[in-house]
Amino acid sequence: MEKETTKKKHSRVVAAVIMRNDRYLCMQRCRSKYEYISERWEFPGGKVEDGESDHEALLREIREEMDWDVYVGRRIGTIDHEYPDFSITVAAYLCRGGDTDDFKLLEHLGYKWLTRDELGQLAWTAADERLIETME
Ligand SMILES: Nc1nc2c([nH]c(=O)n2[C@@H]2O[C@H](COP(=O)(O)OP(=O)(O)OP(=O)(O)O)[C@@H](O)[C@H]2O)c(=O)[nH]1
Repeated sequence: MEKETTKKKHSRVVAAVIMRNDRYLCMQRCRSKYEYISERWEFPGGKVEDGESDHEALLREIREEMDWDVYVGRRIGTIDHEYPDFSITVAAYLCRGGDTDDFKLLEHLGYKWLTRDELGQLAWTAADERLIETME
């Protein structure tokens, strides 16, 4: 039976849309108990903690997940999405990392650098599919 909307936990999530030349950094999530996000592709990031700014949360999440420092630029979109078990508001920021892939995959299965036209080849989370549609 579907859960009532009011009982779903809501999280605020930040996502880093990291560009290098004309390519975007795409990351594959690990297995999850929720099949609709399990092994899906996403932009790196995560939940904003109490008292944290989006900027602080992005820097912390990218360090935790990738041991990488990025430059956080402008916000390029905000998507509200309801998954069957929880809801999120994802704020996406255009970011830049270094010129080499000197990051680690501490919480992801893999990564790809794809052009805007190639993004549709991947199985993205539903929220990111909608976010990508809004990107130029
Ligand atoms: N990081 C990230 N999460 C996304 C994106 N799109 C999207 O729907 N989500 C969803 O937003 C939620 C973010 O949770 P997370 O698991 O990445 O964040 P976290 O490490 O802070 O959470 P945790 O400590 O509960 O594991 C997940 O349910 C994830 O599927 C995205 O582009 N990046």
